[in-house]
This record gives sequence, C-alpha cells and structure tokens, in this order.
Amino acid sequence: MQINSFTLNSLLETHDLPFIIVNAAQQIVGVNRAWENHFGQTRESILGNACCNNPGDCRHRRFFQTLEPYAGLFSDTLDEREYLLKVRGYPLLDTDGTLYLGESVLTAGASEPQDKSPKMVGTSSAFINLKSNLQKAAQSNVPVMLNGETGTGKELAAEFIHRQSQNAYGEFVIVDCTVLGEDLFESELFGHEKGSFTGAASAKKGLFELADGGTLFLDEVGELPVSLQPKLLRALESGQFRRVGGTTSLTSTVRVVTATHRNLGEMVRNGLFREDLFYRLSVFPLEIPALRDRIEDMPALVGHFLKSFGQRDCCVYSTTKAAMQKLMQHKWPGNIRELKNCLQLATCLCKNHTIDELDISIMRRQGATLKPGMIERRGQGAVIEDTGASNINPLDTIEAEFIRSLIKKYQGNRKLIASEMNISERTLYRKLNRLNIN
Ligand SMILES: Nc1ncnc2c1ncn2[C@@H]1O[C@H](COP(=O)(O)OP(=O)(O)OP(=O)(O)O)[C@@H](O)[C@H]1O
Repeated sequence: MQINSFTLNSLLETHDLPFIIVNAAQQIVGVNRAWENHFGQTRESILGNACCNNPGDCRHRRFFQTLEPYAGLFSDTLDEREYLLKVRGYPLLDTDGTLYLGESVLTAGASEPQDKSPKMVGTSSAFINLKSNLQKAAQSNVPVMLNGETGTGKELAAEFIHRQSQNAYGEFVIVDCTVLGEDLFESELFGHEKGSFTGAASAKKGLFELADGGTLFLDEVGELPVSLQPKLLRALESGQFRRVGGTTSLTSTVRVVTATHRNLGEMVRNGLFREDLFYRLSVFPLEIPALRDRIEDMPALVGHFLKSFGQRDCCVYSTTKAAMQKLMQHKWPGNIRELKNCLQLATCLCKNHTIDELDISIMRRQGATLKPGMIERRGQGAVIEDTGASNINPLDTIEAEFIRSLIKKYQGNRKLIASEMNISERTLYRKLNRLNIN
C-alpha cells in the first residue's frame, strides 16, 4: 500500500536531519532532501530499495516485530560505502492506519550544521549584537538584507545565516549581481536547455535550481539592472522559473539573503531599484558595522588571522604593543579584508615571527608593490605607509582620471570599460568604489 503522499511530504519536510521512511516490507518509501544532500544520492535511485543489505535481520525488521522506538550507533553500507550512523527510529501511522518506521540519520562524528558555521570573530558589543541578530534571522527563514561597507564581512554573515538555518543541508549558492547583465541573467540564474543558444552544448542547471532547499545569496544586489529586477521578483514570489529554451516550469524553494553596500532606500526613491523588490528582499534588514566603529574587535581579529597564518606557516606569530596600537589607530577603509591583507604582508616582513610597528604596512593602493630595497629599509621606517584615509595618492588620481575618460568614451558601459582595462567587471566595480566614482 502507498503511503498517503500529502502526509509523507509534510512529514519529510519538517525534518532538518536526513530522514527516511521504511514500510513493513522493509522497503524505503520516502527520503527527504537533507538525506539526498547528506549521502549524495537521489530519491529516485533509492525509493523502493531494501532498507539494508541484510533486511532479514536488521534494526528495521526488529522494529516491526517489537514496535519499540530505538536510538543508537549502527554501521550501514550505502552505495558501497561503509558509514557509522547515529540513528533514531520511531513509529509513524498513516491516515489509513498503516504503520511505518521513520528514522532520522546522521553520520557519526559528522558535525551538526551549526558546527560548520564560518568562524566569525569579535568581542565588541556591536559584534555580539550583530551575531545575535544573525542567529535570529537564520531561525526566521524570512529574506535577509545585509548592508555594509566593502570588506566588513557580508558574505561571511550570509554563510553564517545559511549554516544556522533549517536549509543548512542544502547548498549555499552565491550570485554576484555585479556581473549579471541582460545577456547572462536568465541562463545563469535559471539555466538553459541544450541548443537553446549558440554555445549551449548541453543543458545546464541555473543557480536558482542549484540552491533548491538551500540558500541563494545575492551579493551586491543594488547592482542588478532595473530592467532585470521584475524577472527576479517573479521567480522569488512564485518559486517558479523556466530554463532558457525550456518549456516546463520548474520549482525551487530557496532561502534568500542579499547584500549591498548601497543605500537601497535612496535608490528606490531615485527610481534605480524597484520598490516591490526592495520590500520583498528586506524583510529582515541588518547593518554590518564598519571595523572603525568596533575597533575593540581588533585584538580578537588579529589573534584569529595570525593563528591561521601560523597554522599555514607552522609557527606562532605575535605582535608588539606598538604594532597593535598602530592597527587600532588606522581608519580601515577596506575593513576586515584590508586588515587581513595587511597582517599577511606583516608576517612576511617580520623577524622572529614577531610583528612590530614597522612591519605594519597599510596598503591603500590596489596593486601597489614592494620595490627592491623596501624590505631592507624596514629598520628605517614603514614600507608603504598611508594612515590618512582621506588622502588620495597620485597613483589613485591618475587611475581615477583614466577610468573617468573610459566612462565618457563608453557612456558608462561597464562591460566595455572593464574589457579595455583588461580586468573583470567585479574588479572594475571595486575600483569605482574605492576611488569614489559613481
Ligand atoms: N568577524 C569576522 N571574523 C573573522 N573573519 C572575518 C570577519 N568578518 C570578515 N572576515 C573576513 O574578512 C574578509 C572579507 O569578508 P567578506 O568577503 O565576507 O566581506 P564582504 O562585506 O562580503 O566584502 P565585499 O563587500 O567586498 O563583497 C574575508 O576573508 C572574511 O573571512
């Protein structure tokens, strides 16, 4: 007898852990998405299979004899691989009175989704407040919008939300909205069928489809052209989309997290961002504070990065008091990413694994390089030093003038500008940001 499909689906979808349903004939009649993700098998390939390699004598058979719930460690073979599993089994009754066994399964020793959260470091009240809000956002399942300057940790925060959410067993899929132009948007986001355009040699799943059951992270969503925003809104509202060249409507259930450094409210007022999409995406808005506004986090962040560089280089790095003071005084326009890069360079320059003030070279110029002799001059002063956040150095001025001339030449078309500069659109976008060019 078939289990009532409504009961089955609702049961399966209420479980965050891998979960299977077994009938009295010891056949698998249901698995959830977490199970598929955890063991890398599709439900089509296992539904109807025997529950174990030896169904004549297994815990499932014993369950149907005793009807006793059970919990414990069991060794199972799946797809020719041996797994030690933490298992909990209990009876399920279908609406027509048929008895089934429901079993939640986890690889023994494998961490719970929460344990896989990226390491976010900080001790300031601003950081603790942020982390607590991220946790609340993760549990709520509503769309979250992260707002913050470049390098403040928006992507890390988005991944943290994903790992702490009920979608943690699904994929965390990043969509870089700075590179999504008219030509790429639909095929990247919704995928395409074979032969749907020149070069589409095979069918390809889109990012929306890949994120099914997981989290879709729309990075720099403020960069999405207004003309494409209705298409995104439609897919988010209905959960339905079609691959380019496809005729069937596909469905994807995704958790949406977005990030931007822009003031989207102002963009809405200026007609640069659709109001309906803004409200759809920013149900849970969160501000990621700049490093300069939580400078108390500096010792913890420095300790965190030096520990990881030390593990990489098999040594223990430390800083002098003067070095820490210098780090605390800088304004950090590039935020945590800039701090990390600065420390990475310091580990190369320092002697005896101890970073002192003179090893702290705060580099504000993208692409600035150490010239021969600079390292030798270490004893006489900082190598590349610029602590005044408002100073624009001549290199930046020249670069800004060059980019402005290209903006004029290509009437603001980023693709053409990036191509002439031989850089990606994303790098161009970062340069525009750093040089304050709108
Ligand atoms: N609280 C934190 N603890 C440890 N590392 C952090 C923290 N915040 C950010 N980082 C690190 O700083 C770097 C920049 O973070 P991330 O890429 O998440 O920033 P972002 O705001 O998304 O940047 P962008 O705006 O350029 O996309 C990464 O290496 C990240 O791991």
